[in-house]
Amino acid sequence: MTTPSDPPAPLTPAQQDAAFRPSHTPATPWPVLAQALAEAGIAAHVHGAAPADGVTGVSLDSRVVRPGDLYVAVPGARAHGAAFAATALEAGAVGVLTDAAGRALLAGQGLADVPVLEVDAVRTAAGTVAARVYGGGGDAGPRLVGVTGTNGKTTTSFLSAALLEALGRRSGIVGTILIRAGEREVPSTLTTPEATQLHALMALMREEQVDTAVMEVSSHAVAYQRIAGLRYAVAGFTNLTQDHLDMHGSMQEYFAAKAGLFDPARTDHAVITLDGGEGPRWGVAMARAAGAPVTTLALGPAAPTPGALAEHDPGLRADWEVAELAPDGLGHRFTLRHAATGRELRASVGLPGRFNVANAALAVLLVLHAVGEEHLDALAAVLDVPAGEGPLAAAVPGRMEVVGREPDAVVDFAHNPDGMVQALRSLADARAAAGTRGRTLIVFGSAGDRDRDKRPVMGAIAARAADVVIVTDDTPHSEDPAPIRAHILAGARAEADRIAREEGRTVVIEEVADRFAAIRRAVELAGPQDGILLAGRGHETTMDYDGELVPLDDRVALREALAAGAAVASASVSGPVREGKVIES
Ligand SMILES: CC(=O)N[C@H]1[C@@H](OP(=O)(O)OP(=O)(O)OC[C@H]2O[C@@H](n3ccc(=O)[nH]c3=O)[C@H](O)[C@@H]2O)O[C@H](CO)[C@@H](O)[C@@H]1O[C@H](C)C(=O)N[C@@H](C)C(=O)N[C@H](CCC(=O)O)C(=O)O
Ligand SMILES: Nc1ncnc2c1ncn2[C@@H]1O[C@H](COP(=O)(O)OP(=O)(O)OP(=O)(O)O)[C@@H](O)[C@H]1O
Repeated sequence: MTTPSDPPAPLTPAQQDAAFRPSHTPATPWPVLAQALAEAGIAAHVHGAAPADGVTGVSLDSRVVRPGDLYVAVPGARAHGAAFAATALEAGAVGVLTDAAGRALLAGQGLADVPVLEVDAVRTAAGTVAARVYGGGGDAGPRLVGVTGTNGKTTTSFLSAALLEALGRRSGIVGTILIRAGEREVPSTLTTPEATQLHALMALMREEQVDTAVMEVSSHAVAYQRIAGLRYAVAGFTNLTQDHLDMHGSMQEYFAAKAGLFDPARTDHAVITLDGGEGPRWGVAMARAAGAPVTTLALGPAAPTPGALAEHDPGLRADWEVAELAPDGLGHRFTLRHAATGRELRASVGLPGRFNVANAALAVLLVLHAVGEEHLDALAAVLDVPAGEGPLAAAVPGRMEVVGREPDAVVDFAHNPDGMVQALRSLADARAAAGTRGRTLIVFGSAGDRDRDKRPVMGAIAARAADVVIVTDDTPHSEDPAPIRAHILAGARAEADRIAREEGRTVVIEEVADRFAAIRRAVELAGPQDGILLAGRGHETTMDYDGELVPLDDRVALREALAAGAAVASASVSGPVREGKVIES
């Protein structure tokens, strides 16, 4: 596959795990770990002699173990972690936390004498033990803000962290794009790391004197107990739409996993967006399901379907609502009104798309609850700024990131049906507001080894909203990419046929397997009045072809294709020159 200039090589899992750890962890005596489990109500059987020097770290993968670690051997979908215990012990692990099946596996490898803490639910116990080893849990800090929902977690987290900084708080971020502890940054592989790593990170954040950390909490993180042993001062919900059904089976189960974050045992306060996503159904249900005290947010004119909340439940009054909305630069100006007091917060968000008003409004309320309502005036002051200024002007890498004009060229992380609808709509809205009329071209694929049902749905959405649909590879992981493209194309073609029949509009559909070639093809087809949306990969810099990592950063590739396209156009066109403007990052 052809590629543009190579991005830096990703960190190995061991390098990344090491980057999460604090510089110093005092040794925790073995009996203290058993005691911590008992205090958390987790029954543990202690086997073997206690390791003499105690435990100085915890890891859930044999490949990242460091000397002095407790190795946590969990039963996995593909293997039991205990099968890798010998490697972990060779790397310096001093004991193993596992279940009965894991202990039997250890015995089968001649490792029956190894110090073992045996529990029933290993992932839950891992959080408790890691909290104790890294000196965390309870009020140890930093203050935690959680964000969950299908779409908008990263954006809401970045905006929340920017707001915290504007209020003079030293912030941290844990999420899909990066992990940041004060000034220290590490690229992420998972949206929410494992419990063992999260507790190490909390210790690192304490070392870095982070006051408040904002953490994206994926449904996987709740289901796999990655957040065990953490406590959130406040947690927010963006929306729920189709995704990850491969893992959760049904929307109801997906909802239940997300709802787990709002358990009062985990979270002190919940902020729930009622009318995000495809309508109020899941937001209203989440506000009812949350056990923690709830503040509700109604998006009003910023909702994907304004008015749907009132239709859904005419008697429902949200605590806060977006009361006014107006275009402001590429983004929007909005007013957030508190129903009980009439207090208003005026704000301007720089990111295009009404859904980014939803993300910004949620970020404001999360930060308000994190810092305390006594800071409302200070918050109001940092929010009320001219367009393009202030904390909510912050760009988020690969989220509606504008990389070129004439043609408008936008890279977005949309990789599920609702994300695509929102991204296409906001591109159209922003272009309409700017008075630009032209065609919409979309380039996208779908990741392998992930929810398959969404593929034809995304194909149909693209055909409905775009004039030119170029289906290409996303990261295929272990799947053959050709059938993935075929699945998307089936949805796109069926919808294009319907559109031709019923509306007389022609949608051009092309298949270009190589993503870089597909990007160049879109640039070749686009005129200066057109808009290109390159969806699905956002900030990602590599594609995984069955274990082979191929470098490709959509933002770099699109900029390079635009620059090359402009050069070709200048050389070959007489008369008005087609001159694409590339926006540097
Ligand atoms: C589907 C999923 O989430 N799987 C998670 C699950 O894997 P698994 O049950 O298949 O584990 P396994 O391969 O059977 O291995 C069992 C155990 O042996 C260990 N092992 C394995 C091999 C070895 O050599 N040594 C070793 O120690 C593994 O670390 C694991 O602890 O348990 C592993 C250990 O906890 C996770 O790393 C793994 O996440 C994988 C990497 C993953 O890609 N997860 C994605 C889907 C994910 O979590 N995504 C969400 C966000 C998605 C979104 O919102 O878009 C996220 O939070 O990132
Ligand atoms: N509030 C929202 N409602 C609907 N779509 C959104 C919203 N916010 C962002 N999106 C769309 O979803 C994409 C991903 O946004 P973002 O990274 O903020 O979400 P996320 O929840 O972190 O996603 P992921 O869990 O997949 O990393 C964006 O590029 C945009 O297309």
